[in-house]
Amino acid sequence: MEFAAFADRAEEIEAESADTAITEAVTDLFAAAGPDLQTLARFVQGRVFPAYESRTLDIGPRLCYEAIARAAGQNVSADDVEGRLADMGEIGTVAASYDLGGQQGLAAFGVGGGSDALTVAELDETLRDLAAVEGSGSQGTKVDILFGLFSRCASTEAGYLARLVLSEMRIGVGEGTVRDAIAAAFDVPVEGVERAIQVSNDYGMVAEAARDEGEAGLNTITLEIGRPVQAMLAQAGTVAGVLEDWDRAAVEWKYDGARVQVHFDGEDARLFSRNMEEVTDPLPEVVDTVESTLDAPVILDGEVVAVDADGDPLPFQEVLRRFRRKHDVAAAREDVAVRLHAFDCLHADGDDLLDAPLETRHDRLESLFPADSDVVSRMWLSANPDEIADLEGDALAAGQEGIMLKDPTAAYSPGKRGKHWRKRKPDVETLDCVVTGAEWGEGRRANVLGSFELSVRTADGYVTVGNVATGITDAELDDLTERFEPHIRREDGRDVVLDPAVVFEVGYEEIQASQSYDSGYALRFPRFLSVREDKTLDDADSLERVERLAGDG
Ligand SMILES: Nc1ncnc2c1ncn2[C@@H]1O[C@H](COP(=O)(O)OP(=O)(O)OP(=O)(O)O)[C@@H](O)[C@H]1O
Repeated sequence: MEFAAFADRAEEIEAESADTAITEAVTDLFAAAGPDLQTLARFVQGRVFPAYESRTLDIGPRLCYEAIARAAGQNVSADDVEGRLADMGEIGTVAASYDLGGQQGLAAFGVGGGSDALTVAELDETLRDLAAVEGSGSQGTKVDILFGLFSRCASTEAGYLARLVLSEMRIGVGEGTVRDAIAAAFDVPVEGVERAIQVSNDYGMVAEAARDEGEAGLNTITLEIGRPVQAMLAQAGTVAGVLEDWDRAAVEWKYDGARVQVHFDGEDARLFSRNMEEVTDPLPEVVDTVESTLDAPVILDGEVVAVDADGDPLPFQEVLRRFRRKHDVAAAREDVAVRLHAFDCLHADGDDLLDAPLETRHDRLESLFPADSDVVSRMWLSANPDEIADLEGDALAAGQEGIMLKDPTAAYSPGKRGKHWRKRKPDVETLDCVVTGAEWGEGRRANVLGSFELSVRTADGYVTVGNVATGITDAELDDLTERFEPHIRREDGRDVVLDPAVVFEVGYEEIQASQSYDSGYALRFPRFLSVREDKTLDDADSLERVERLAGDG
């Protein structure tokens, strides 16, 4: 296909506003693409290389302006191009506004000229050659190559060429459009296309497999070591919510770091960030850990955390700083060490595990590392909210962000922010409640108060909102018992009525309307955080605030 034909189609697509019409136009383009299918599937999205490749054209705007200026003729400078850009606002319109085609000097650069029309295939090849140019003088060579290309472009072509090289295609074709167009053009299920894209991140390859081998071809696209997979993502969630949905939850610490995908081919490890950028060089200690421990090929998912000299976690910005560090990695490594916490295993020694349940994948992960290794993130299975709250307390005490709650039976869904993974960060809102009652413990703990009634203020007293027993250590219970004993007004069996005297700060998952308490509301999964020594009863929270937090105020 000639690049001019592609440019015309791109212009038509850009003029469309209805999604269905855009998808139809892209479908037609793909159906008629012939040998250019792979390239067109990338060009429509403004890409020369697949999303997973770290290769780029490395053409800055200024370099592009220079090439346009040279193709536009002797009287035009890069500054003039930039000036027009300021007026017109978009580089494609600027490039299209000059008369670039058929300029002098083409022969000198050996890029054809005259009636020799630029094809999509030739453009793709030339841009790949351009990306490979490096070393001293590379910028000049790149301008020469670009100048050669612009010089062969008529107005519309020049516009889309400029947009392509600056990654500013923006003709309204998103990833979903390309997916739907591949499915429609080659009569394959959308889900199959989506899955193949999530696993490979290569739209061109997926389009070709769909056309040449149909659904069966899509199914053969699987993981490949060295080609990052889109990361599975999480929704915000609550313990109550997951225990309603699943028999048991897999609980893991939510590490406060940055996502990393480890690809190890049996000899060398490569690391990719959540955006699929390669971050192997900035993280040599992670590479060392993997290469020195593993012997078979694997793909792992995990989090990299920055730690201080004592091994305590540092804020995640420190990891990002390491990610960006291209030079002086050794010096950066001395300032901030990083540690890998692997929490999933997508491939091990020839076995693709994406469809295996999390529990199985985690077992496989554990089998890869020695039992005493701190690389594997621990996973607990629990259906007990108190136990889960304790795990969250441990995670927070260790300086991490909270916990992840995962469905232990679920497959790994690349690129999906589904219900199978939920993140629970500590409550943003806490309540300061007055303690108005308590309950004696049982058995060995019969002489110690074990649970406390929580109330909030009203105009003429207090109304209850819940009971808290979670998040309090045995030592704290002993102290609290001593503190409350002078305030006991009445006892009835294990139940104790207390004079209001102490304010507890409590966390909770949500506030629900409920007839169980006088306030008409109940805190779900309240957790003791602290005694607010600094607050008097008048400073405690009011029913009005509870109504507001519940969304009724
Ligand atoms: N044990 C763990 N399992 C999964 N993800 C974890 C774990 N520990 C830390 N994480 C991090 O938590 C993130 C999960 O939340 P989400 O999928 O919403 O990503 P996010 O958009 O980067 O959100 P956030 O800002 O909350 O990290 C993962 O991307 C990962 O970086």
